[in-house]
Amino acid sequence: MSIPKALTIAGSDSGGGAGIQADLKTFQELDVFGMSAITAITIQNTLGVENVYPLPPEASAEQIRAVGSDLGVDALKTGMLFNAEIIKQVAEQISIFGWKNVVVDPVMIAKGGAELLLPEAIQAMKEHLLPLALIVTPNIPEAESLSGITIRTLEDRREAAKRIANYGARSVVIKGGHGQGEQIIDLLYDGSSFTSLGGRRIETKHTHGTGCTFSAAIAAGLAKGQLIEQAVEEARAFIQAAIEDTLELGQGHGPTNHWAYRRRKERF
Ligand SMILES: Nc1ncnc2c1ncn2[C@@H]1O[C@H](COP(=O)(O)OP(=O)(O)OP(=O)(O)O)[C@@H](O)[C@H]1O
Ligand SMILES: Cc1ncc(CO)c(N)n1
Repeated sequence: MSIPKALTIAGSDSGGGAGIQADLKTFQELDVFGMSAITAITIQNTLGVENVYPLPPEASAEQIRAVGSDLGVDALKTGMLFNAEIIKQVAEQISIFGWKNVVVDPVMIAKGGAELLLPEAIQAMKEHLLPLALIVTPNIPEAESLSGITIRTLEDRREAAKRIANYGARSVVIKGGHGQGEQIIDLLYDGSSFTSLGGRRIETKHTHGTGCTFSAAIAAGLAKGQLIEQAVEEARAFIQAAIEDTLELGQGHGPTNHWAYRRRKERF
């Protein structure tokens, strides 16, 4: 039996709720062997990001090369990449290996306002990384920044998704966590049609790392051979359970519950 393998290229969150740590927990819970390339170390807990130490860009490239040349990668996701040089090195490695199951989570700003991507690196993301993406998963502010349009209505979201796809991403999900209303809509655009994936908006402050967990779950699905829509649907179910079965950890915005999805499935 061959074991599905997924790689996360992202920043470390010492608090364990987002970044590399959230990604590896998600891979594990979805029965995928997880590997990592760390781009930066954040000093972080549920109260926020205290400091960021980016690693030299070559460190990202070397980690990717080490795992790619030995273990192999069925799918990967990118998260916090911090600067343009890291983006370029990561994109170069993805191109060299010719990986196609690429999920780009264009992480820009943490919930408390800390910069996880320097503003001058947004152009590098559009130019070098989006063309390699099978799917890109911006939240609403990230979609505004990538598309250049202000998003108020569902129609604006559709227009933003089309513009982001124009950079070369095969499909786009604009996540609805930052929207309004009782229902959350994650809008999937596959290059020709739109699918709205919904769920009940849960009233909670414990949503640290939701975006990381969601994109990692998509990568896990792709690693197991799922099609894009199926992987996005399962990722939504995973994050919905992880937010609903809250852990109430920390004094600020706590992490989500990575055990919840498997535990629910085992119960039924
Ligand atoms: N309160 C909520 N209730 C239900 N689902 C939610 C809630 N908040 C976020 N989600 C879901 O979590 C996923 C991530 O969405 P969100 O827009 O919060 O991403 P993000 O802003 O990138 O997250 P992060 O906090 O990691 O930066 C989406 O699938 C979204 O629908
Ligand atoms: C390392 C890291 N990546 C991503 C996010 C966004 O949730 C975060 N807070 N920290």
